Amino acid sequence: MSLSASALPFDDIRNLVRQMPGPDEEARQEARARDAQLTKPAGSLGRLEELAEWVAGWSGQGRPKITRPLVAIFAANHGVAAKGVSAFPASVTRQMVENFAAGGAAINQLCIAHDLGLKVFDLALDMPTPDITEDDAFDEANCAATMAFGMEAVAGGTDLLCLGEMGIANTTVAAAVFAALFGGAPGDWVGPGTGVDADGMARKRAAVEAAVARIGGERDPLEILRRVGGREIAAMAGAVLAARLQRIPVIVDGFVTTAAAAVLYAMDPEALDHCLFAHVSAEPAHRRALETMGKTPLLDMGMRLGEGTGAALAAGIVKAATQVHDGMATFADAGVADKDG
Ligand SMILES: Cc1cc2ncn([C@H]3O[C@H](COP(=O)(O)O)[C@@H](O)[C@H]3O)c2cc1C
Ligand SMILES: O=C(O)c1cccnc1
Repeated sequence: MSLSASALPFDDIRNLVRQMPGPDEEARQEARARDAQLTKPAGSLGRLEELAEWVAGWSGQGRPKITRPLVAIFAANHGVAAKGVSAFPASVTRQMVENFAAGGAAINQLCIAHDLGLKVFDLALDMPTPDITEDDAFDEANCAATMAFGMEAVAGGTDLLCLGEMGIANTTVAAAVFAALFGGAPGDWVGPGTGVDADGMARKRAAVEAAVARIGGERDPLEILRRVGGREIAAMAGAVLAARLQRIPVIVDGFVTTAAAAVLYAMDPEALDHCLFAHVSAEPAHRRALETMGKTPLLDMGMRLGEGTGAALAAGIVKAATQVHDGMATFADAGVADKDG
C-alpha cells in the first residue's frame, strides 16, 4: 500500500462540498405563509421577515425556533506575527483566550446580552504555523485535519452557529487568503487590523505581497488555504462546511471569518447560501470581500474587533426575527380585521 494517503484529505473535502444540501423550500414556503397571516401589514417587518424565512429554509422548520445559538471562537497563532504586522504581541492570543474563559472579553458580554452559548477552541497556540512569507502554513494532511477539527466542533451542538476568531496577525493572513483567492493588488486587501501605524502597514503590505508572490498564481482554494492560511481559518472553513451538511444556519462575523468562508465560496459560489453576513467590518477590505462575493451585510456598526462580536450582535436580531415569527398572533387568532376586512 502506498503512503500517498496524504494526497487524499482534500479530495474528501471536495467531495463533501459536492454533497452540500440546498435549503428546505417547503419549510421556507411554510414560514412565508405564516408570516403573511401575522397581525401586521405585509412586509412591515422588512429584513426581519427575510431572516425568519432564512432560518426556516436552512433549519428545515416552517416555524423556526432557535434554542441553542452558539458562538464558536477558534484561536491560533501565526509565524508571520514575527514580521511586525500587528500592533500587539502574539502572546495576546493566549491571554485573550484566558480572558474569554474568565468572562472579561467583549464577546462574553454580547453572549450574555443575547443569551448565546460560547465555546472557545484553541489550536496549538504554542506552535504558530510557519511564517507564510517564507513557508506553507500546513501540509495537506494537517490542513485537512484542522478543517476536520472545525467540523467536529459544531457537530450536533447548535442550531445557529456564529463564527468567531482570535489570533494575533490573522488580518495579515486573511488578506493573503483574499488576495490569492480573488486577485487584485495584494496591498489592497491590507488594512490596519488592531491599529498598526504607517510603518506597520508597510510591513503588512510587504508580508502579504511576499506570501502571495511565494505561491505564484496558485488558484486552488484549498491549496491557497494550506499555503497562506492559518489554523483558525482552516477550522472555521471546516465549521461552515459541516454546518451546511447538517443544515445549521451560520452567521459570519468580520474580515477574518469572511476569509475562511471565502475559501468555500471559491470552491462553489453556492457554498455560503446558508450564511448570513453579520456586518461590514471597519477593516476596509471587508467591504471589497463582501462585494466580490455579492453578499449584503446585515449591520454597519463601525466594528473591527473580531471574536465573533459582529456575529453575536446579528444573532440577537436573528433570534428576535424567529421569536416574532413564532410568537405573534395571526389575524384569525386575534380577531383583527385583515386588509380585506
Ligand atoms: C486585546 C485584543 C483583543 C482582540 N480580540 C480580537 N482581536 C482581533 O485582532 C487580531 C487581528 O488583528 P491583527 O492582525 O492586527 O493582529 C485577532 O486576534 C482578532 O480576533 C483582538 C486583538 C487584541 C489586541
Ligand atoms: O473584522 C474583523 O474580523 C477584524 C478586524 C480587525 C481585527 N480583527 C478582526
